[in-house]
Amino acid sequence: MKKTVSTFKKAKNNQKLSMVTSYDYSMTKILDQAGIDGILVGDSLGMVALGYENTLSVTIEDMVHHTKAVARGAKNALIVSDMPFLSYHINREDTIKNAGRLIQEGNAHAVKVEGGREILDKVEALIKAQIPVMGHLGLTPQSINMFGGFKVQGKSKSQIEKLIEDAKLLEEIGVFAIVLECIPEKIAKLITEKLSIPTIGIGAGRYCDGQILVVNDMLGMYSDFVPKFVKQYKNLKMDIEEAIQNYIEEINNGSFPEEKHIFKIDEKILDEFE
Ligand SMILES: Nc1nc(=O)c2c([nH]1)NC[C@@H]1CN(c3ccc(C(=O)N[C@@H](CCC(=O)O)C(=O)O)cc3)CN21
Ligand SMILES: CC(C)C(=O)C(=O)O
Ligand SMILES: [Mg+2]
Repeated sequence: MKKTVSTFKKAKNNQKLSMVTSYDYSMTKILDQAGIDGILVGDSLGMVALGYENTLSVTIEDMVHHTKAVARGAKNALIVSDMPFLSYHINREDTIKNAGRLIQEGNAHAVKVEGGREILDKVEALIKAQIPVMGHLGLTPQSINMFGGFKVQGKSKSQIEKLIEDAKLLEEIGVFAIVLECIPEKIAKLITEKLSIPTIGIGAGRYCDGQILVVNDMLGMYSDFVPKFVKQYKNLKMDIEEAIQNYIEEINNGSFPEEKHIFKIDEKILDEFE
């Protein structure tokens, strides 16, 4: 069944929402056919697909390019595209233009932005332009230089107060869901109970309305770091290594390619060349 922003809103208190990230067409097709509710074209693609140290180098061009590829692979999943660093901070006009590209060229259904009160007027502008917005609070990786690293958020009284206030503000302005990243489980539970829109957790515990993981993390294909909240459902790194080593060996010992992998030519035509 086709998933929409309304499907997400209706899921609150009814069913859990499943999301993963994706950055390309082939992976997206697999995720979509497996029945995932939502796919995020995360700016984590900067780290996972492009090899940067953090997400700050990702551009709107990168996001449009990868969003197009992902959208071509999905029939049913809701496609959400991350707005990259500084693409929604300067003014409302640029914010709408940038998000508009993710929707119009990239074919995303919605965009995601990091932050609360600081960006509230930009979120409002997007929603007025009929672009559905997903919020993102807690460990917002685009703020890495303010946080001093990828650190768990929402541990102090003032941080918790700001989280709750931001979540409420985002809900009031009209976002359809909020990602809660790397905060204590009990704080995520508190926020989830205070909201009538769904929360999607990553490192935010068991009481969120849904979960999201970086697909390469859960499949064991990314090993620069493995955060505590990741569950590896497969170790594809090992499987891929093994497959590639077999391939190399078979090329070297002549057992690949075999008869069934080759194309034939009519012997009469061949005779003219011999
Ligand atoms: N591959 C990948 N997976 C992610 O989940 C992810 C990205 N990339 N890139 C963007 C952000 C960065 N994220 C991160 C990165 C590192 C930690 C991490 O190492 N956290 C420590 C906790 C540190 C503390 O105690 O404060 C951990 O042990 O999990 C967490 C989230 C989540 N996002
Ligand atoms: C980890 C998720 C929530 C994200 O923002 C990303 O993948 O960029
Ligand atoms: Mg992101």
